[in-house]
Amino acid sequence: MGVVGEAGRRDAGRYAGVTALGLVSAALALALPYALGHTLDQLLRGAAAGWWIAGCGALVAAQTAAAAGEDLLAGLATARAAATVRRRTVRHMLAAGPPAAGQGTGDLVTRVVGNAADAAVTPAAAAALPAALAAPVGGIVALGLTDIWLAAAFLAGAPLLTLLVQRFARASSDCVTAYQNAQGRIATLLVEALGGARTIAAAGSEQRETARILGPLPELGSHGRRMWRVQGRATAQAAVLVPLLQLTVLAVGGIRLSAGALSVGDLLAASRYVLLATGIGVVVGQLGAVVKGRAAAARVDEVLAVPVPAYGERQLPEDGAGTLELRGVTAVRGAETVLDGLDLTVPGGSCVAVVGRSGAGKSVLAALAGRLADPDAGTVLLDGCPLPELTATGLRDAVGYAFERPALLGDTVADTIAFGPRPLPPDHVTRGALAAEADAFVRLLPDGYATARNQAPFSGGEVQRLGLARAFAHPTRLLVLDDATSSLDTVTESRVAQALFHPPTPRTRLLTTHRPATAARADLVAWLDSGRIRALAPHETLWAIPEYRELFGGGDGG
Ligand SMILES: Nc1ncnc2c1ncn2[C@@H]1O[C@H](COP(=O)(O)OP(=O)(O)OP(=O)(O)O)[C@@H](O)[C@H]1O
Repeated sequence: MGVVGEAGRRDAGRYAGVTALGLVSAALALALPYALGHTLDQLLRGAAAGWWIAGCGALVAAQTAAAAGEDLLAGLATARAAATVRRRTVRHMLAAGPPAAGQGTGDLVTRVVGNAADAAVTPAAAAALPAALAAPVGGIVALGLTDIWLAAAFLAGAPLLTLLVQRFARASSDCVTAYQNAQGRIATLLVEALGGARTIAAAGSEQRETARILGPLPELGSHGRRMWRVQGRATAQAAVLVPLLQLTVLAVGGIRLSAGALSVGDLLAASRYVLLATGIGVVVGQLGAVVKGRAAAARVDEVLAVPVPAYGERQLPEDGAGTLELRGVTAVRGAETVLDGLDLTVPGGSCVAVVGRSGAGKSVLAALAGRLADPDAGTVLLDGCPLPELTATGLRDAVGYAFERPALLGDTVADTIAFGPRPLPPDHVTRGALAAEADAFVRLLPDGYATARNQAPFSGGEVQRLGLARAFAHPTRLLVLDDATSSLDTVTESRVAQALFHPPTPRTRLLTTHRPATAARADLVAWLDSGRIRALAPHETLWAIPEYRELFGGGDGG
């Protein structure tokens, strides 16, 4: 059962209410023609009809109240379903980790924002369907009860109506799915372009980019037009068919009236029953919502099908030194085996720099070290515990990260630095900022650490320093830095190096770098080559190897 089905089950009471009120409203709508017909006959007969007139008024009021109640309940249940679907999808997306290559951010946003809302309509539309069907079916039965010839006249044309509904559901389902997929592709291209807006402006390629983003537009347009054509054809056919059916029934009714088989009131009632019987528009509308919602729900369920890493129950040993082991680790990205049975032990409390040519797999290794991704084979252990056996908070309390381009999250600058699995005392925040050489520029902001994060423009180096401050502020036993000092000028970097290479409290550090000076400061260098660790030794030792020197452009060794 998809997430929409689950949301529907959780709010079963409300949806049952929608069905019940819908059926009550349909029953009252069916009772009204009889009451009107009978009232007319009474009046024509000159009999007292006061109570009947009052009854008709009461029926109209009750039906209006039931229909309003149905709409209100459906609206409330739909809003709750949309909230549930969005909450679950967002939680799942973030828990699943970084999206795989090819999974566009824009497309994911479309699924959570647009498709979730369309999908959430489905249970209410489905709950309203019995009532939408009850009115036409009841109308036919009532026609039959009034006079069997009236029902026979209607049923002669009914197969055409059924065919119309079936064809509409089938044809619109295909184009709705294709339309939503094309929408997702446009959103992906747009998000990508907004991320690279500076590059686009610098390259002067706004027009070409606009054309690229709107590339799927003709396809979107053609699916959209097909959707409207299907809808329009169904409406037009219904518009011809429905009055024809009404006229046929009324003509038969007229003949039966002149033969004395029907009263004038019966004919009035029949004219309203036939209207209810041909309530195809309502059914088509409800079906349209269900079809669109099902297609949208399928796109939401695809997001939820992405596996989320499972966590265990284990806690790390209290006195662990932070020893990191990668045993026989293989990582496949796309068609490429990036890490191929790699073994590496980072001794507790030491600092190991991972070096290798660009694309060697340093970032992939860094991601595996703190379980931002799981290896395709092999095991990663921290203080002897395989990472998947740790609890989620235990793992995040133990491993900190700093990235080349960190995302700044949280409301204020202090929140950005404190961003983590649990609240962080303010002195930790300032200590982290001091260690990352961020304290001075943060204090120059209008409200210092309390400055709203989105009010403060930061340079690339400042963003990196805030990312480092976050990593330093959290007392994790393992710190993974993925090219996290690449944008710092050399003076700042050598100051930050103090905190990095001589931490006030012992912690294990794994850092990826392209800089020989950084590699030289680490206790050991892990040289990544062809998916494995080619050597694990101090920088000075490795420097004797010409191929190693070539990694750094054959420089002077830092
Ligand atoms: N999600 C992904 N999907 C497909 N391929 C990927 C993915 N992530 C990484 N790769 C590929 O894996 C290889 C290793 O990438 P990685 O980012 O780890 O290299 P790196 O050594 O850190 O490079 P650099 O020094 O340039 O940052 C590259 O060929 C990259 O294209």
